[in-house]
Amino acid sequence: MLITGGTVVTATGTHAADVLIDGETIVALFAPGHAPDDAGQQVIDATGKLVIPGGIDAHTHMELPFGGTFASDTFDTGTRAAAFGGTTTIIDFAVQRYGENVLDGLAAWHGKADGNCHIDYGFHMIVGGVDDEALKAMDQLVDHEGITSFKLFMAYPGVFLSDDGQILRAMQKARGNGSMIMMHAENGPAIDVLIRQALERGETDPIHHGLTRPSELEAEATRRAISLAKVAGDTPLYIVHMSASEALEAVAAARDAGRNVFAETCPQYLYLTLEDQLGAPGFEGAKWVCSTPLRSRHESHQRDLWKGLRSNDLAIVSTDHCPFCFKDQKELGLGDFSKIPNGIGGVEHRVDLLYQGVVDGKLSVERWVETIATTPARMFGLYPRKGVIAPGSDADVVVYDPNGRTRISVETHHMNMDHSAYEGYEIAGAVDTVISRGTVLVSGGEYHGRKGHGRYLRRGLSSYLV
Ligand SMILES: NC(=O)NCCC(=O)O
Ligand SMILES: [Zn+2]
Ligand SMILES: [Zn+2]
Repeated sequence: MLITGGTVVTATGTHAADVLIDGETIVALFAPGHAPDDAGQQVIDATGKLVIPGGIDAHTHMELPFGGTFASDTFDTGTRAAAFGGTTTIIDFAVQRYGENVLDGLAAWHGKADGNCHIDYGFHMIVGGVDDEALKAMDQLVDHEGITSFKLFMAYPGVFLSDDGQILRAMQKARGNGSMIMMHAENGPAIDVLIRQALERGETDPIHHGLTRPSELEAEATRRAISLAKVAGDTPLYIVHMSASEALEAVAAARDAGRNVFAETCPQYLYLTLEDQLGAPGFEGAKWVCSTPLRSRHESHQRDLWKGLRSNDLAIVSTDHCPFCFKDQKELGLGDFSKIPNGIGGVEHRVDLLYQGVVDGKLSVERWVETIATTPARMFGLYPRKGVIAPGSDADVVVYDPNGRTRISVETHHMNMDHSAYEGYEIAGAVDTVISRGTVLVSGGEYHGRKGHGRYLRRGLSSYLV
């Protein structure tokens, strides 16, 4: 396959080149028009378009059990939707809950994903119950299962929360085996007090989900996680779904001190707000209940997050894709916001929404590629197999049309959700062709992929550490 006439964009530069793919692999880049005459039985004309590495969404939750229901995308529907949006790899979260066995949890997630994915996938492991057995299993996952990152929670007491002692022990284990700790940084016990008090006052609408999770409690947990990682011997620490300026400040300070501290944000925190979405009339705001929550438009969070993306204090944009339908799922919290399942779906829109940042002059085109593909690959042990257009890399390629237009709507999206968090958003730019390991999955809006094409990725250790 030869992709001709396009502008290849990588994290380090932009240049006109023709890309030659043999089987599943990129084998050569040629100056435009200089590929051998017999190269490429299949030619894709990318004239006027950008040729970028396939997107890597490092934070998704297909079929996650939460609040008495399950995230509404399966590995089948969710990875197909991801492909439509230019994402060719996801890293989802296998789950161990308190009292369960880590390896059983992993086996259960393989059972959900195996044979059902349209794009390649890996797993992080959520460790919801840190004990001697779980700590031993962490070594096994790193050594034998290709899982080199572990998510812990400072929120959700009684469900996923680890106390500081458990966190420290898991961080010490990660320091020993070279893996990364991912942290849901919110002070859950304090938040639970605020939730109880709000409900006692009769404050039951979705906006109170945000008001009972103040940014200071995200910042406090972020600072605590950074301290614990230091005590554990500078364990690599990655703060997930960052939404608050004060938390970002803490990460920036740690990074300035030379620490292995990293963070991601998500499109919802860059575009949506507490007042405009979570505060929508009646129960409508339930569509945007997620944790960390959307922040106030009267504060500086969005401006600071965009700045953090430019300065690399925010290294990655993931979606935290965790969709729930409004009907019957979000509605579980009618009359009590604390029972609304937490999560927003967006795996299909991340590449487009971040391209809007390029159009708006907030990110360079190279930084766009870096935050949506290259750094996720480096951070989570997939580079250079994924995340770059270079000879020897998997042929995961997106042809992106900077002159196209994308209108986001529940009418046209492919996620299994009965609403869109970004309904009516218009983006100047559009995914044109999506290739996964040399197979065209999407072209001209038509789907050519198949369930089962996606393979499990055994990941190595991060190559992003300082
Ligand atoms: N973020 C969210 O609201 N739901 C998914 C679970 C998590 O990432 O904490
Ligand atoms: Zn989380
Ligand atoms: Zn998540």
